[in-house]
Formats: sequence, structure tokens, C-alpha cells
Amino acid sequence: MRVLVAGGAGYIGSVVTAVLLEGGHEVTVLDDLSTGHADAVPDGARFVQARLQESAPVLADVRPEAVLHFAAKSLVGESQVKPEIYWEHNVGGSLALLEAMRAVDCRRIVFSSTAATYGEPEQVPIREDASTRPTNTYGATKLAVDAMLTSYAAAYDFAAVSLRYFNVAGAAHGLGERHTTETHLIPIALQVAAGRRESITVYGEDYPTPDGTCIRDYIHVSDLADAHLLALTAPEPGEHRVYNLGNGTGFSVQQVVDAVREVTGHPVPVEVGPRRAGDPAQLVAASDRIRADLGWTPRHTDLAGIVRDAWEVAQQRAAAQA
Ligand SMILES: NC(=O)c1ccc[n+]([C@@H]2O[C@H](COP(=O)([O-])OP(=O)(O)OC[C@H]3O[C@@H](n4cnc5c(N)ncnc54)[C@H](O)[C@@H]3O)[C@@H](O)[C@H]2O)c1
Ligand SMILES: O=c1ccn([C@@H]2O[C@H](COP(=O)(O)OP(=O)(O)O[C@H]3O[C@H](CO)[C@H](O)[C@H](O)[C@H]3O)[C@@H](O)[C@H]2O)c(=O)[nH]1
Repeated sequence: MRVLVAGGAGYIGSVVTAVLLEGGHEVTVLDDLSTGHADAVPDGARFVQARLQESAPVLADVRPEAVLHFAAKSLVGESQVKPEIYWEHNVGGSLALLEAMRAVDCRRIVFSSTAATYGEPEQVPIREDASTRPTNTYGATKLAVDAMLTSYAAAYDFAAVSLRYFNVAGAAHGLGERHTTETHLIPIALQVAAGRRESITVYGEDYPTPDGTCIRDYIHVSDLADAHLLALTAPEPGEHRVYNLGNGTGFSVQQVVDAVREVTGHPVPVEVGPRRAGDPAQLVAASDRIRADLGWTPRHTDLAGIVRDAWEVAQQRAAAQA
């Protein structure tokens, strides 16, 4: 299939691009490099540096049969203080992309949605029919794009899938998390283990969880890539499907830090800080719907394995830079 990957120079998009190429697909990556890296675009993919907002000429040239849409701003804290960036890139950019697709009669899309669309959960594990009350602008913009896809499917026969990722982690194809502003737990803990940060601050240990720290559902980026390939061809024209993607098991911040110590063999000094605003105590996915509909099964559910893959790729990159 001829596929356009928007955001393919970022962490998740670059891994999925590598998997698409491996599967024999023809891939063009569109990315403005605002948080991505040109050298993360796998060999074999064509790369066009462009913003979503100016994607029309790129689609007119590429004429893709399907679009995988990862391009977004995704820092929750930033979204609270600079919301205009989130509405412009995530919502304005996505609208421009959908219009560019319509102009070339491309109606198949898989979109990176998020657990943040649900907000504070009423029930854990979280199912797709749970209420969606995002507690931050980032989640609100992603939910707006989900709604956009529902209406494009109804009005214009788009075949769309929103994949609501929980906490994506791990590495594959030599590609791992590489955010200039890193806020995610596992890469920060690995930077401490590597001696690149002195300590990690655990945001709160007074949550109503067994060890007092927050529980999250860490999904390996390779399992996420599998889901994208399945989702690419699943919906019929006129259908917008929404699937949660998590491995269904929660791990606490403390368990993650312990896994990082065990895998790396290095100390990880911890400081306990206050809770981070907007962090729910527990986010765990019920992913039964995608398992039942598409036969998706996560293969990398072991926390130590997820941490090990991320550590190995981070070490390789550090060695290459030295
Ligand atoms: N990492 C996670 O745990 C997680 C969880 C839920 C959802 N998501 C979503 O998955 C997607 C990928 O996340 P990631 O962690 O790989 O982030 P990332 O920042 O590494 O990748 C996003 C890419 O999009 C590009 N981009 C941003 N705005 C753009 C624009 N207007 N036009 C063109 N390119 C643009 C960036 O340069 C970057 O390469 C995002 O949509 C994110 O919201 C991520
Ligand atoms: O230095 C840190 C970083 C994180 N944490 C904790 O570790 C857990 C995981 O935090 P991350 O920042 O790694 O991930 P989030 O759960 O906040 O965010 C993820 O889930 C969100 C939905 O709520 C969005 O989808 C977002 O894109 C995705 O990365 C949280 O309890 C957080 O408080 C720390 O204690 N210290």
C-alpha cells in the first residue's frame, strides 16, 4: 500500500514506518521536525519536511491510499499554559490533513488518540464506552479530532480508526524515545541510570494504590505498531472505530523505577515530590475490543523486557554520539 505517515520522524511514527517498510509498503513521511528528528526516518522511506497545515501539495504529489497520523504536540503541561499551540497543530493541523486527503480521494486513516481523552476514570480498567472528560487541553484536542473523524466517516465515507494509546514505551528497530523535552517516566529513569541526570522525582506517593505511587499501563511500541497494521485495513468506508491500546496490566511508578534498577544494574536515586497536577491515580486499559475485532495480542507485556529494549537503544545512541 502507498502510505503517508504524518509525524514519522517522531518516536512512535518512526517505529511504525520501519514496520511498514518491512511489510513491503511504500512510505512517505511528512513531518515538520518540531519535535522529531530527520535521522529517525528509516532508510527506504521518502521524507518531506512540512507542517500538517500545509500538507495539501504533499498529498497531491504522493496520492496515498492511506494515512497514519501521528503528528501532534503532546506535552500535557505545555498544553495547559500554551493551549493555542495544541488547538492549532492538533486540531487545525488534523483538519487540514483530512481536507488534503479528501482532495485526493484518500479516505483511509489511522489516528493516534490517547488515554487522556477519558480524563479521571470512573472505572478501571477503562473501556471505550467510558465517558470522555479530558482534564487537560492536550486530551481535549485529541478528543476533538476523534469527533472530526466520526463526522468525516459519516459525511464523506472515510474509513477511520482512532487508537487510544495508554503509556507507550520500549524501543524497536534501533528507534526509541528521544524527546528534547522529556516528561515520560521510563526515559527519565533511564537517563538517571545512565548518569545523565542525578535523580528522578516521583510525583506523589500518597495515592490510593498499594505502594502509594501512580499506576499506568505500559505498552510496547512494537505491539502498538502491530495494531496500526491491523487497523489500516479494518474499517469499511463510513466507519470510525475507536480502540484502546494497552497491555491491560498496571505497574506503579515504584515498580518501574525498580525495573530500571534491575535491568540496568545502576542505582536510580529517587526524590519524592508533590503530585503532578492532573495525574489520575490509575490508568489501565481494557483492550478487549481490538483483541476481539482485529485479533490483536500484545507480545511484549513484561515490564523488564520493555525497559530493557528502551535501555539498549538509548545506550546504542549514546555510544554513537560519543
Ligand atoms: N508517547 C506516548 O506515550 C503517547 C501516548 C498517547 C498518544 N500519543 C500520541 O502518539 C503520537 C506520537 O507520539 P510520539 O511520542 O511519537 O511523539 P513525537 O513528538 O516523538 O512525534 C510527533 C511527531 O509529529 C511531528 N509534528 C508535530 N506537529 C506537527 C505538525 N503540525 N505538522 C507536521 N509534523 C508535526 C513532530 O515533529 C514529531 O516528529 C502523538 O500524536 C501523541 O499525541 C503518544
Ligand atoms: O519524572 C517523572 C515522570 C513521571 N512520573 C510519573 O510516572 C507516571 C507516568 O508518567 P508519564 O509522564 O510517563 O506518562 P503519563 O501517564 O502522564 O502520560 C501518558 O498518558 C497520558 C494520558 O493520561 C497521555 O496520553 C500521554 O501522552 C502519555 O504519555 C505518572 O504517574 C507520573 O506522575 C514521575 O513520577 N516522575
